[in-house]
Amino acid sequence: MYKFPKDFLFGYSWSGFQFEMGLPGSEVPNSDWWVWVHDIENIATGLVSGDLPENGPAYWDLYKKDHDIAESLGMDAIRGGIEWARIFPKPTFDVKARVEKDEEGNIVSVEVPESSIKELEKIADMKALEHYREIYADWKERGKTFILNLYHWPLPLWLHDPLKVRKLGPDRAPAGWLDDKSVVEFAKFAAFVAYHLDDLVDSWSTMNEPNVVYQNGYTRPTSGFPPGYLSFEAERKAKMNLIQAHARAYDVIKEYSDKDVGIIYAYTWPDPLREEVEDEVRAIRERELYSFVDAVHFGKAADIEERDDLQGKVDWLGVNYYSRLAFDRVNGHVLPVSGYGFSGERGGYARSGRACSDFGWEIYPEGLEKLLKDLAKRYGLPMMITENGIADAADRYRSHYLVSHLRAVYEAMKEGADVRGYLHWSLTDNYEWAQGFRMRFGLVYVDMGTKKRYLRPSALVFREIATRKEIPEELEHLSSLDFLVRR
Ligand SMILES: OC[C@@H]1[C@@H](O)[C@H](O)[C@@H](O)c2[nH]c(CCc3ccccc3)c[n+]21
Repeated sequence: MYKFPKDFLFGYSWSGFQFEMGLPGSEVPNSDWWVWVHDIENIATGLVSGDLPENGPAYWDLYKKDHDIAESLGMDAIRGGIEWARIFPKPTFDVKARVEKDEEGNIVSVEVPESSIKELEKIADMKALEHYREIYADWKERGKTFILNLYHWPLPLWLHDPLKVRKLGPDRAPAGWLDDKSVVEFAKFAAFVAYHLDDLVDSWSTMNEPNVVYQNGYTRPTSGFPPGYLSFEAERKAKMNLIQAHARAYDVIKEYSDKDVGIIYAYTWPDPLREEVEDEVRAIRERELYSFVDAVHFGKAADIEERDDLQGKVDWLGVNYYSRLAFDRVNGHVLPVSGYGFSGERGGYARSGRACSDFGWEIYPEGLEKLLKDLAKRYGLPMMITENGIADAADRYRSHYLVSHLRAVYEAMKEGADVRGYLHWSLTDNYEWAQGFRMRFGLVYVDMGTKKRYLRPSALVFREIATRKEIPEELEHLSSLDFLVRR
């Protein structure tokens, strides 16, 4: 059997936009993602699914039910969210903060004193804040661990209007992360939430997967992410502002909290298909995948010159892992090869012969073990698996996916990786961004019409492992890759 430490946390992650809405009164219409997925042009062109988040699993109202299910499955930790557009439906630009810039215009310091928090209270939706307190408290009162992540993709419309950016360009529209002001406004939001909710939070995270926000938003226009505005310069600008936003949020949270502050990042395993490209893939991993966290941990990165105002801003690392990125030499250049990793056959197989999810993501647990060992060596930080899961409506592979990836975590920990817990993505089916309800990631199936929850069989496998904090012998066979290859 594979035994985890007795204080190893098992649980799940959720985000506001994807889980909260579903019953009347829970809608948040003033965000960039809301207008984006309701835009008739985006729906007509198939850029987004046409499903709507207001028909989602209704966690805003049914959170007690989900917490009951989570507890029954042996879960002891949740990573949750809070929607910026709910808390501040109106602009916060006029509220004072002490901002310091260096000679290049970099935002090297932001202070949000209590007087500013009091100013923010006058324009905040304090009822929404109170409701978040009820949600978090319901989980904490069960003696559980709660990790609060501040930003998981939607921005308030007053800060980012994606349809205007796409139509008029970022100079003539609220441009979100392309606008330096976003760094300061995010710091105000972070300070406000830390001031009001720190008593319910065990660990903080500033943001989820900033790399997906700037990559899908600015250099992958077919991803269905806002603003769908193709510009490598914009991508760079957004990346730099997200790096600064993380560092300034880290600073202001520390003003109001003595808890750990981390970041949750979209990892993958850049995997050389042949030995001949191994060295180049390692260089790509360091230059591309690791550069954001390098910047806010070491204070410098392959593509970012040294800045001591960015150094030492990560107490723990949230690792989101789903699949690999296979690389080989194509026309002389070492590039990701399609047909593997995130570009396999939906509901079919990758070119490796390995089974894929409904989303077409190759099931590749080996990548998680290699990634965790590499991150442990590079940063030596405490880590949490903050997302790992599979779009699998029929629950064909989820048990194998779960056990094979937990086995990968176990093997990495044996080699010294400091992993504190495993948070599955996710407990229930939810709104999968541009894919809507087509992709079902839940251990628990949700009928979005009735909002009724139903356990998928893999939930019972999860319960066996979480309650015993081990992969028991009678379930070990599920970690074998033999079940995951084309026959
Ligand atoms: O796609 C499943 C989940 C999302 O529902 C989460 O909100 C998001 O944090 C998240 N990230 C990833 C991996 C990176 C990725 C993001 C978007 C699309 C495809 C892959 C997978 N997921």
